[in-house]
Amino acid sequence: MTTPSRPPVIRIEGANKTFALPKGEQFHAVKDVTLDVYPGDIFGLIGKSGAGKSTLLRLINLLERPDSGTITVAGRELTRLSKSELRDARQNIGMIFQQFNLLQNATVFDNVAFPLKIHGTAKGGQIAARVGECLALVGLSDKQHSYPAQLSGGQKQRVAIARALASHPDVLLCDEPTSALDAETTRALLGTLRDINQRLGVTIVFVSHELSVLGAICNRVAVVENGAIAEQFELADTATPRKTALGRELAYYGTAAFEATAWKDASHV
Ligand SMILES: Nc1ncnc2c1ncn2[C@@H]1O[C@H](COP(=O)(O)OP(=O)(O)OP(=O)(O)O)[C@@H](O)[C@H]1O
Repeated sequence: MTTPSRPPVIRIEGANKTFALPKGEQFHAVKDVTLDVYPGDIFGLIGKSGAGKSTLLRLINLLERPDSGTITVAGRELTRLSKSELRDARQNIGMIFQQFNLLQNATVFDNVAFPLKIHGTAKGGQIAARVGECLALVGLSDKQHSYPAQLSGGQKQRVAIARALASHPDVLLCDEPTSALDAETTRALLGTLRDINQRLGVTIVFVSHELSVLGAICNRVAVVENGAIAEQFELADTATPRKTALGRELAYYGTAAFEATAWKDASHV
């Protein structure tokens, strides 16, 4: 739940991002965005295609560096850090993507171990133990010797989640992680993410254009329009009038009627 009396775990302040287009023109993709995400939130970013959701998400771990403004995660202002300090700070921010982005020629075990080996602080035994924990968390303990090509889409995304969690991050960024999955697999994956949020306290920022996906998992949502935040609200606050069409459409998912049925048959890991 959002706890505004506590400091935010993610603070975006006055962020702008412009892309250079081929003919020398500029495209202003993120416009003066200020946003706080609190510890334990599952925070949704929703908006039409091209609204700027992914760019805004990628600002949080500086995959895209803002032209102006600051990004602070867990008290560290990322926009001030040196390259090596940023590499270190990114250990605290996991990320998963629509297309899974797994190493195809590596086993499930090696995919999950990869960030730990790259960072170089953990020893072989520690790495094996952590990979085992993370695969257990996502229900894939029996797949550690498989290769990505031998897995279903849902299983590949679970490997990506395990890899993202390997370094004990406080924050998990999710960029349309269910868009390539069918409805049943989506539901199970959302159950896993919800479980990770509740059991480990990992704060999640989730980009999607699907109302049903964000409605099922988020406690707080921001609507992105033309690179700016058009409104943000607690999903369960259905009393305060919404300003945007997407905000109004999301209202059903905050109702007790939806909450009563949403997770009834979900097969969580
Ligand atoms: N590297 C880039 N160079 C130029 N323009 C870009 C670049 N990345 C994104 N854009 C533009 O910025 C805008 C926002 O893109 P972004 O991917 O953030 O939108 P989105 O809301 O996530 O859309 P979608 O739901 O379709 O993924 C789009 O118009 C896109 O074309």
